[in-house]
Amino acid sequence: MKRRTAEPFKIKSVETLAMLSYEERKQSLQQAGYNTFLIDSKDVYIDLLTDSGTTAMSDAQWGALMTGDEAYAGSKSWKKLEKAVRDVYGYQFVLPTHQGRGAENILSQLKIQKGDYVPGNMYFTTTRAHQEMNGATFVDIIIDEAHDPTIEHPFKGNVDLAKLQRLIDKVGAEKIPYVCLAVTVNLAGGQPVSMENMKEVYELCQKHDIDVMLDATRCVENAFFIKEREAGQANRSIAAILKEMMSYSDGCTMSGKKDCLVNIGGFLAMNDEDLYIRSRELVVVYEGMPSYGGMAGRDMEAMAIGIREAVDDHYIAHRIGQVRHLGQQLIDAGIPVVKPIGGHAVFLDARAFLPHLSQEEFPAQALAAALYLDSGVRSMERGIVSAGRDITTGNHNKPNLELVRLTIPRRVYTNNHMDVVVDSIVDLYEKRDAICGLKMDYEPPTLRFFNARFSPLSANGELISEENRLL
Ligand SMILES: Cc1ncc(COP(=O)(O)O)c(C=O)c1O
Ligand SMILES: N[C@@H](Cc1ccc(O)cc1)C(=O)O
Repeated sequence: MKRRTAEPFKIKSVETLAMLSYEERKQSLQQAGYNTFLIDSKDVYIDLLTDSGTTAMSDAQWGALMTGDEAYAGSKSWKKLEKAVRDVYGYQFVLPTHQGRGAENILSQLKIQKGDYVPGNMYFTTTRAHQEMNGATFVDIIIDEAHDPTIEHPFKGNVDLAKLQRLIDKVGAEKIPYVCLAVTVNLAGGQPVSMENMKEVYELCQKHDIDVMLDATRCVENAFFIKEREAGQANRSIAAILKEMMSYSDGCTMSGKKDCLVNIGGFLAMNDEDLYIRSRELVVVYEGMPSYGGMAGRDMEAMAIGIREAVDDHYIAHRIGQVRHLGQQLIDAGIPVVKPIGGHAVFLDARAFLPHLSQEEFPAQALAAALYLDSGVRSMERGIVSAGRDITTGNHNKPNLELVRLTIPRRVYTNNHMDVVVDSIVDLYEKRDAICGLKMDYEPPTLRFFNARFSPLSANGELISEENRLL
């Protein structure tokens, strides 16, 4: 018999969950314009919208809040955070930011010139927005397998080195200020990059004098996959793997709201002193003093501890194990999901789930809305709506991946919650033909998915026909 494992923590404080009726959920969904971003959290039962800032902090982190040094300049709490980043990630220079996109803003402004190209292993919404706002064109250099949800590949986040080389040959290395390498790759399904690939990308870039800047947001999850899947890594600690990973880069942007186990915060780190000095000049414009950068002293205390807690081998094994607990049950029930199951989320393949809808009928948006209606589980569209429009033609970008993301907050839900999610999705799958598409009634010009509004395309305005009402 395979011995079972449990959460490597016990629960000290609880939060009551909202359990609305079908009619109440229907009303809430209508008010939100069928966009799960616009649903009030008081109306959500299990919130799988994001793993960002939704972490449960440990007792050590809560305790440290009281010790936060709120000095405007030279905070002791900042020194602790700076030391944690240096110790765990290995970069020399660190600047705090209010969250990841604060770091992306500064990096993009300093490194990008109009007409540049920024290659990356698949785009991320905020990262690409900053690159484009500074005049760069994003170029996708991820391996082709990443765009196919059915292909099993251990490191689906890897860079295709031939694609990178082709770009260098075509536009010239001087037009490429840096490669943006995400570990793991959020929009590919939380897929990791191998150590070997990271090293090869770094060597190729060094040859051409191009920097490698990591999007390190979920780097600890990436380290776990390397330990599990890459030859020669099984007996190393997560901390050692992580440090080696970061050594194949010149710096990183970090959204601390994920793998630093906190509710807010981020940083920009690098080894180049000149870039550090110029970044510090911009931090004071956009974020605050270089000794707090948009964070309270107490937040920096919590993050300094979270950075160290995240590299605990038991913590990360449970974290990935819980995502798999959800994913494997869906696979066993024949539900189409992105394979293999990634680090922070399970992604439903909405094209395969709702094959009767065209991509212009926003299948992933409709499926996320239907899931909320069925059970109060909140997920997120990651398809044509998230991909936005092409900046030159103005047409919808049409990604191959039309997905619904079930994102698991860290240390928040038990596996029983995951089982409830499975039941709802399995029920929905049986009634999938009854789910109709959506039309977009309001479209914001940038990052449209956050605030866009929709309505059902059915004649009677129902998302799921009443005779198929689920609960
Ligand atoms: C991969 C990735 N990069 C960057 C960011 C930006 O971070 P933040 O939300 O902290 O601004 C996020 C989340 O938004 C992310 O998932
Ligand atoms: N980074 C967070 C929050 C976020 C969500 C969607 C975005 O497109 C941008 C940011 C996440 O991936 O969940």
